[in-house]
Amino acid sequence: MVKYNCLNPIAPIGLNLFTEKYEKIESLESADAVLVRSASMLDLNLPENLKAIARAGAGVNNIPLDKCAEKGIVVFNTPGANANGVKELVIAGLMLASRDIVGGINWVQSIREDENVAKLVEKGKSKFAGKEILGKKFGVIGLGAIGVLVANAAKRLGMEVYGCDPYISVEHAWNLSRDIISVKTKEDIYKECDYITVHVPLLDDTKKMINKDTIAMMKDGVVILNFARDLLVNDEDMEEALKSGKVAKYVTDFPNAKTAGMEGVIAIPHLGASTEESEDNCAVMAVKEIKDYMEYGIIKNSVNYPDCDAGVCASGKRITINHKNIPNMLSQFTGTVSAENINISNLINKSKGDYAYTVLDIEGNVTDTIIKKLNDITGVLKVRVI
Ligand SMILES: NC(=O)c1ccc[n+]([C@@H]2O[C@H](COP(=O)([O-])OP(=O)(O)OC[C@H]3O[C@@H](n4cnc5c(N)ncnc54)[C@H](O)[C@@H]3O)[C@@H](O)[C@H]2O)c1
Ligand SMILES: O=C(O)[C@H](O)COP(=O)(O)O
Repeated sequence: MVKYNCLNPIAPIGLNLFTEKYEKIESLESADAVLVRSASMLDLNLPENLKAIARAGAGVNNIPLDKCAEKGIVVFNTPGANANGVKELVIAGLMLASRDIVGGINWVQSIREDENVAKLVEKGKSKFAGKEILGKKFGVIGLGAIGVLVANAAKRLGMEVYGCDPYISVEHAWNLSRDIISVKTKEDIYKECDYITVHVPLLDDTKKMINKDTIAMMKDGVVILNFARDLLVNDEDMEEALKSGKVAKYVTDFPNAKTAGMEGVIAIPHLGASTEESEDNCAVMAVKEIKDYMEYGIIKNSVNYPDCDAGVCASGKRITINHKNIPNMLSQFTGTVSAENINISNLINKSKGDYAYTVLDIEGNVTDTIIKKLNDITGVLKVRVI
């Protein structure tokens, strides 16, 4: 029986894919697998038994990736599964920043009991007027699953769209409209655009990328949209820029103690992926990833181990080994199995950074001796028999 624990609610359409071989448990302690959305796992004790974590979503900054890799725990995410949900909200954010729609709606509520409400509306509406986005320059930083959809949608709305992503994947480049102006550096976007949106992961080199220096390069009255992570922006610098009018509006899907009540901020309660469709897509992809890994040792969409697909095991006995990416591992694995006079019918080894993964299909019984010897090899992090 494979035990799984959900640290956040996961859509039933995904969980229903688990067969009778899987059991949902309420605690992490004895879990083989974990499904999570944004709950922080950074300070959790990870049980020895834990083999896989699937993030039903994109961002994995709530998961200790290195600590997991070091314990042989494979972490998956669900690339692109919620991208359309985010794209639609970014477009809404663009509109909310262009006229004071939120302020206007709140004002109508404040005068709704007045029998002259219709007249008052016509008299007072100019306070909430704004600009149109047609023909404005729109910069997209990060052209991944979300950035590409956002850039293409903004283009279709009549904006002049600039995109920047030094690491763009071939797949995303194919999906990007040819009408998007590709720029080499973020500085080009900062200097050129009326609206700037960021769609990069939170990493050491993206943290606080929007700060007083980068804001200083921007046009007066720029609008900044952040549907990626709050820590991409230096909040103190943003507050100053909003006060001075340098930044006209900051739209964020990640309000925090500093920005939630800040003047000039349009704060949305992290709704980017909160649509039925995105939640379903993420849940289905996450559960399939867990099942493929638990049942066949297949790794797809991992963020800390290499992707590896050895297909279905024809010989009936499969050993999977999560290990350090260091010399001489394969010869020790094959030597250990051959010493028991067992034939290896299939072998795959893949690596990603400091970590690697090996699948051995063998023709014979997996004895306790083999497993112990494999576990004793320096650099081996987890051994499983499927
Ligand atoms: N608001 C939400 O609900 C929501 C939903 C999904 C994702 N997100 C956030 O959005 C981020 C992006 O999501 P995605 O699905 O598009 O991910 P993705 O991995 O498909 O795209 C990220 C892109 O950023 C690029 N990139 C990385 N570092 C960069 C840099 N320094 N400069 C420019 N580009 C850089 C990568 O090359 C990649 O193309 C996630 O990491 C997550 O933090 C938020
Ligand atoms: O990175 C993500 O996928 C988003 O931030 C969505 O997070 P959520 O699953 O908690 O809505």
